[in-house]
Amino acid sequence: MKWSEITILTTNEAVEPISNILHETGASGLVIEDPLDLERFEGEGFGEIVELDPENYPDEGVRIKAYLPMNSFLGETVEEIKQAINQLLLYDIDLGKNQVTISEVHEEEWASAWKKYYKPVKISNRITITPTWEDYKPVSTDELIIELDPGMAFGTGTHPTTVLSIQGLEAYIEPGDKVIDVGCGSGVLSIASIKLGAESVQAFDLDEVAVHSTKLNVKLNHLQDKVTTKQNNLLDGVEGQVDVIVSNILAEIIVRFVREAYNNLRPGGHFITSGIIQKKKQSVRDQLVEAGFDIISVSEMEDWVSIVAKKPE
Ligand SMILES: C[S@@+](CC[C@H](N)C(=O)[O-])C[C@H]1O[C@@H](n2cnc3c(N)ncnc32)[C@H](O)[C@@H]1O
Repeated sequence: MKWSEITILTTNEAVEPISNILHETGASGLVIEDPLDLERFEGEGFGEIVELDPENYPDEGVRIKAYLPMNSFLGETVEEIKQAINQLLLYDIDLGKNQVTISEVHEEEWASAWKKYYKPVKISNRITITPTWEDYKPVSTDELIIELDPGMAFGTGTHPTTVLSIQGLEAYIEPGDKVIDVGCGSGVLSIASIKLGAESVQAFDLDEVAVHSTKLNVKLNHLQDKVTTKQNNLLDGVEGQVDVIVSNILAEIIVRFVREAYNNLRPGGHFITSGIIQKKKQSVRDQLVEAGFDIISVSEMEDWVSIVAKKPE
């Protein structure tokens, strides 16, 4: 079968909304090529080193690649994608060069192409994420391994926003904690929470592909009795209080549910937020404080920010 590879040259900030647009139009096998990420992995000494070819990876932004079947709707679908991307400008999302290119590929090529970049990566002091197809042996006895099949959901676990979230979980999860993961994607943060000692996680995502992907990864890591996964909009209808809420979602979405997060946390509980682009840091901070939270840490990686807020005792 012949496929069409669509490549979008954009910014870090636009990766998640563009990925969502591509999912919605039925594109498969999303690959995110971020030269900054590849450089970062090079220094870490884990897995196979990805060689950067400066010709292929000029420092001009992030490339998102996805694959569409070659059929008579292709032209229309590409137009739909372009229009939906341009609509993001209305939400003040920087699209960078916003170049869209199309080329033809064969199925076998892309199946191996998108797996090439996913290697075992040490994400935090204790956690290493390894794709299911790699046979990875832990280097030390206290290393915690998360097996991940990123499939179509965001993401491979190595995006800076996910890394910051995992570092937050590592700092604030206490043994026996109850956790909620809002926007679970591939389920990586839910799995990390349990590996770090949490007793249970409620994982929610609006996207049914993400719900499916979380269920799959939870099963791969044998944690079905500890993680429940449900399709849900943010914290709508969620009752009870937990010790930790983690959410790696865009700033615009976090500010929509800070009050619910406050209500769903026990006094002294932590709200670990991530996915916040630098320029929106202050507005998220302000909303958290307005809802009654104390800000206890702010961490940054590349253009991304994670804020950890605590509900007073
Ligand atoms: C940036 S991804 C994070 C995925 C994963 N937690 C991680 O850290 O890699 C954000 C996720 O939030 C989900 N999402 C976006 N809006 C949502 C909403 N209103 N309610 C629930 N989930 C939402 C998206 O479908 C996506 O899976």
